[in-house]
Amino acid sequence: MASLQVSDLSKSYFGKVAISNLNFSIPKNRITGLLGPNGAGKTTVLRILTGFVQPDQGSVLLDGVSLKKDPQTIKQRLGYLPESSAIYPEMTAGEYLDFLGNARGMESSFFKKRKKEVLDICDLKSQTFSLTGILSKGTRQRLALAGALLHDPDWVVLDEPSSGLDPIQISHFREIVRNLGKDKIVLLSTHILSEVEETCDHALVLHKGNLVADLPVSEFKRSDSVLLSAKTEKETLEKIFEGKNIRILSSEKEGEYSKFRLESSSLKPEEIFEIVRKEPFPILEFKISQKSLESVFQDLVSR
Ligand SMILES: Nc1ncnc2c1ncn2[C@@H]1O[C@H](COP(=O)(O)OP(=O)(O)OP(=O)(O)O)[C@@H](O)[C@H]1O
Repeated sequence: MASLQVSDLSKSYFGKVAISNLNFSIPKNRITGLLGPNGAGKTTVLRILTGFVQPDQGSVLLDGVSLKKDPQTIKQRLGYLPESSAIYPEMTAGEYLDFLGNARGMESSFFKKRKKEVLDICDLKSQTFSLTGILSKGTRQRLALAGALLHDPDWVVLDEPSSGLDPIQISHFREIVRNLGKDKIVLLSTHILSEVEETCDHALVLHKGNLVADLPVSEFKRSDSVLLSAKTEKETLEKIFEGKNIRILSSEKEGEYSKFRLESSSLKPEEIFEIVRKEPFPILEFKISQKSLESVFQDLVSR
């Protein structure tokens, strides 16, 4: 199975560390998110992986082929979608792909086959003859992706692919990326946690140039809390919850009622509900409240 192996990768700019001793591997058939706040080192990693920047130290191997020793082979196998792509507005979508195919010196029958395939993969068939200048931002982004896939790369690097797209365009684009992940190595860089949660299978989390987490997205600590609004006091609830592993994270008086935020590492929300509903006090509201994305990220970087 194709895989990308990164070992001891470091890079400093003018003595300032951008990334430090990164070690990770990315197997095929998996969409990996490279997640981190601004300045975490994501762009530096992408620039190194795509051969635009030389690392100070470390190696990148694609199926055992070294980027340093054989950059040309690796670049031929790479499809890169930068954060913003130059697409000439006076060309049609089809002409744009013709232009790229020519510029890359692609063999004619292979190009024709691939052009059809990428228009299909990126859901652009109906736009082939549309001028790119009149296309929506989401469609232009799919065209840029089609261009990045034209030479049939087996690994694909996407830099902040949803930036500037509206929610419908984002969900359309994500569907295409998820399909790509079925048979390619996909690395998607973003500072948006929900993007990783919704698109990726695995996350590499960067913080200040260090890899602070390398884990399946399903392991993001997203334990949900529960909001309870009831006509009772905090002290009463504390007594009810004694020995039951339910924490009262906050309580706030609202007229006759109080709003409590509850959390349990062992009980499900419905089990907490079973406990409180047996009590005599009236309950106005009981609902699950997802942990904020920011606090999930903080959990990851503070591990
Ligand atoms: N060409 C450069 N010259 C000097 N410093 C740089 C250069 N490129 C990046 N840096 C520094 O390296 C660190 C990592 O930057 P990098 O752009 O890789 O992070 P990032 O996670 O991609 O951030 P962003 O999301 O803001 O692009 C930052 O402190 C940045 O200021």
